[in-house]
Amino acid sequence: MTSYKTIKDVAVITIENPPVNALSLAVREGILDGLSRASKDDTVCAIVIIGGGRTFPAGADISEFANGKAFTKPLPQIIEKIESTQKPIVCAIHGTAFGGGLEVALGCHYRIASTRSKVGLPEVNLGILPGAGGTQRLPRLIGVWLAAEMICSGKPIEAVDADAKGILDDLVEISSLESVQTEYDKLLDAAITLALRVKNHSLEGKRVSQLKVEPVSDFFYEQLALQISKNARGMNAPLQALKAVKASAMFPFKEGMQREQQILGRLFVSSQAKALQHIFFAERQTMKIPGIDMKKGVPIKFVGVIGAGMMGSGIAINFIKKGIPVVLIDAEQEFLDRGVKAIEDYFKGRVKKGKTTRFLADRSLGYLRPSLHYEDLSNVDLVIEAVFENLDVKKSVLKHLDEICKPQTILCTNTSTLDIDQIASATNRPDRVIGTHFFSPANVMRLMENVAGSKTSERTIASVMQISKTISKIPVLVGNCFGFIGNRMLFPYNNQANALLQEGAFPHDVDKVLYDFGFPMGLFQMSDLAGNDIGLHIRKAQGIVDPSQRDPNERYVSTTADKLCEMKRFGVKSSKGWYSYAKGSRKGRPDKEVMDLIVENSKAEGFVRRNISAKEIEERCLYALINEGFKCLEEGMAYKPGDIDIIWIYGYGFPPQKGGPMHYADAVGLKKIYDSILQYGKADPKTSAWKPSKLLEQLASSGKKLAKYWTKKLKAQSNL
Ligand SMILES: CC(C)(COP(=O)(O)OP(=O)(O)OC[C@H]1O[C@@H](n2cnc3c(N)ncnc32)[C@H](O)[C@@H]1OP(=O)(O)O)[C@@H](O)C(=O)NCCC(=O)NCCSC(=O)/C=C/CCCCCCCCCCCCC(=O)O
Repeated sequence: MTSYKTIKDVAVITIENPPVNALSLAVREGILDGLSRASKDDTVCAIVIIGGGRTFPAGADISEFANGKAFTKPLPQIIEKIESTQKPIVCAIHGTAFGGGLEVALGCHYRIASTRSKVGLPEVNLGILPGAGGTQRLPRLIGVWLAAEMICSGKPIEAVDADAKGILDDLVEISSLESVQTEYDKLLDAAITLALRVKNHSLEGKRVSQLKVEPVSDFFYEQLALQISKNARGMNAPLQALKAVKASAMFPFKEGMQREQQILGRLFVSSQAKALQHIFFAERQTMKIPGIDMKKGVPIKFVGVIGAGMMGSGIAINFIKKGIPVVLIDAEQEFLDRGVKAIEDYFKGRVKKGKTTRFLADRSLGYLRPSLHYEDLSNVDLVIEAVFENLDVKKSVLKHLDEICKPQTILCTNTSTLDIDQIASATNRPDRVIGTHFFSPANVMRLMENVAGSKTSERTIASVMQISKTISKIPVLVGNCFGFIGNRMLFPYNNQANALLQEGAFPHDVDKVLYDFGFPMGLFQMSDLAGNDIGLHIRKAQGIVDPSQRDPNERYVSTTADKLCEMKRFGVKSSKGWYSYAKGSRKGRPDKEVMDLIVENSKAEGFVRRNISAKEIEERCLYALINEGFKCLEEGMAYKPGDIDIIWIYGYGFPPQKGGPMHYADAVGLKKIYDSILQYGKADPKTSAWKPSKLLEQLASSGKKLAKYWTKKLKAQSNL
C-alpha cells in the first residue's frame, strides 16, 4: 500500500492504494514504516510523501468507519508522528488531497502542489469533521476565518487558491494538456529539489501544531453559525465543526485536539453520519447493476436532440459543455432560435458569474449545430427526443428517427411517465431504445433515470449509463413502469398530501411538516413551482378527472387540485396556485380563496374536518412513499434500495442527512412502518397506497433490515 525508495538521499514514501489512495490501515502502517526507515537511515536527509497514480490521498478510507478499522493506528496518531519527525518532510500534492489527505499534508513541514490539484476538507458532507487534527491545524496555518469557511462548507478549492490562502509553500505549474505521469514526475522532481534545499533548515515554525491562532470575535462565530443554519439546514456536522474550530482559538493544541476528538466521537455514531456515508457509497453504486457489464458500452461521440424547448436545450447544454457535438432539431425556426438563445444566455450567464471563461463558453457553443432537418441526424451515435409528453407524438418521432438514423444509433426518449416498450414498438430497433428521464432544469439537475424497456440491450444500457456519467450526471437504471421510480413514488406521497386536505389540513400545514422534516419545500409549494397543470395533465391521461371514468373503489383526492386549474391557479407562473404570490416572487402566502375551496370540497365529499397532528401528516406522506419504494423493489423496477435513495435525494430534495426514503425506513424500523400502514389502511380502505408491500411485510415480520437483506440477496445472485 506504500512503497519506499531513496532518490539523492531523500526518502520517498509513495502511497499506493488505487483508485484514490484512501488512507486505509495498510496505508497508515506503510507510512509509519516509511518514517521509521527514513529516520533510522543516516544517509537520508529529508523525506517526501507523495501519492502514486492519479492523486494524493482523497481522505481516510470511509469504509473503515463502519467496520471500526479506523480506530486501529488511527490517523491522528500517524499525523502526529509525521509532524514530530526530526527530518524535514515535504508533501507533494496532485489530484485531490481531501479530508485525511489534506490533514496528512498539514502534518508535513512543507507542502507543494500541482496547479491542477484541489484540496479540501469535505468531512461535513459525511456527517463528521476533519478529525485528524484538521480543525486544529488549519486555523493555525491560515487563520480561523478562512479555515472555518473551508471546514464548515466542506467545499474543495483549487491549488492556486490554496496557495493564496497560505496552505501551500509552492506550486508546480502543470498544463491541462500534460499527462498524469508527467504531472507526477514534475511534482516529484520539485519535491526532491525542495527537500534538498531545506534539508538542514530548522523545523522551528514548520510544525503547524506549534503555531499560534489569532482569536476572532464571537460575532464572527455567530454570523457563520447563522449562515450554516441557512445553507446546511438540518445538518449537525457543520455547526459541530465550527465548535471544534473555535476550540483551536481558545485552547492550546493538545486540548484543542481533545475537543476535536470528543466532537468527532459523537458525530461518528450519529444517524446523520450513517445516512450521509450511505449516500456516498450508494451514489457510486448506481453504475453497478447485476447482469450489466458497463464495459460493453459503445462510445458516444455525436449526439442529436429533438425539441429546442426548455428541456431539449437544457439537455443539449450537458453535451456541448463536455465537447460532444450536438445537432439540435426543432420543427419551427422560431422555436429553434429561442432554444439557441436560451443556450447562449446560459453560457453568457456563466461567464458573467465567473464560472467559465469567454473562450471556453465559445468553444462549447461551437459544438452546437441547430437544424430544422431530421436528415442531419443520419450520423449521430445517440439521439434524445424531448418533445411533448404524449405517447402518439413520441412514437411518431421515434419512427421517423428509426428511418433516418444509422442502424447503430441509440434512440432515447425523454419521458417522465410513458411506456418505453410502446414507444420502442414504433421502431425496428427496440433493443436500441431506452428512456432517459432528465430532471428539470436538465442542465442543472444531476439525476437521470435511465429506463430499460423489455427489449433494451445490455450494450444500449451500458452506453447510456456511461455517457450519462461523462456528462456529469448521476444515472440510475430503473424499470419500465408508470412514473418509473421517482414519479411513481411521488403519486402516493402526493395522494396522501391531498387526502389530508380533504380531512382537515391546509396546504401550509402539510408543507410545514415536510419542510421541518428537511425537504427544501413542501409538496404544494413544489406543485406551484412546477405548475399545477402538469398534475392535471397526468390525471387526465390516467382518465381519472372525469368522475364517470373513475374506479369507484379508489378514493379520489384531487378535486381541489382539479378546480384550482379550472380557476387558472397554475402556480407561481400565474401568481396564484395553492398559494398566492406577489409578482415575481416565489414565496407563497396562504390564500383564503383556496382555504375556502378546500373546506367546501371537504363538506361536499362528506368529510368532517378535524385537527390533524404533525406526526400524522409526516407518517402518512412518508410511509406511503416508502411503501411504494418497497413495491418498486419487489417488482424489480428498482435494482437496489440505494438507487431509490439517490433518486429521491437528487430528484426530489429528500433530506440527505436522513439518507433517502429506504435508508430512513430502516432507521425508523420496518415493523413500525408496516404496522402504521396497516392502521392507516384500516381507516382508509379505498386508498391503494395503503396496501402494504409484500417485501415490507416479510421484512417487518422477520425483524430484518432492508439494507442487509438486499446486500445478501445481491451477493447470492452474483454467486449463482
Ligand atoms: C473526487 C474523488 C476523490 C474522486 O472522484 P471520482 O474520480 O469520480 O471517483 P469516485 O467514483 O468518486 O471514486 C472511485 C472509487 O473510490 C472510492 N472512494 C473514493 N473516496 C474514498 C474514500 N475516502 N474512502 C474509501 N473509498 C473511497 C469510491 O467509493 C469508488 O469506489 P468504487 O469504484 O465505486 O468501488 C471522490 O472519490 C471523492 O470525493 N472522494 C471522497 C473524498 C472525501 O470525502 N474525503 C474525506 C473522507 S473522510 C476523512 O478523510 C476523515 C478524516 C478524519 C477522520 C479520521 C478518523 C479517525 C478515527 C479515529 C479517531 C480515534 C482517536 C483515538 C485517539 C487516539 O488514540 O489518539
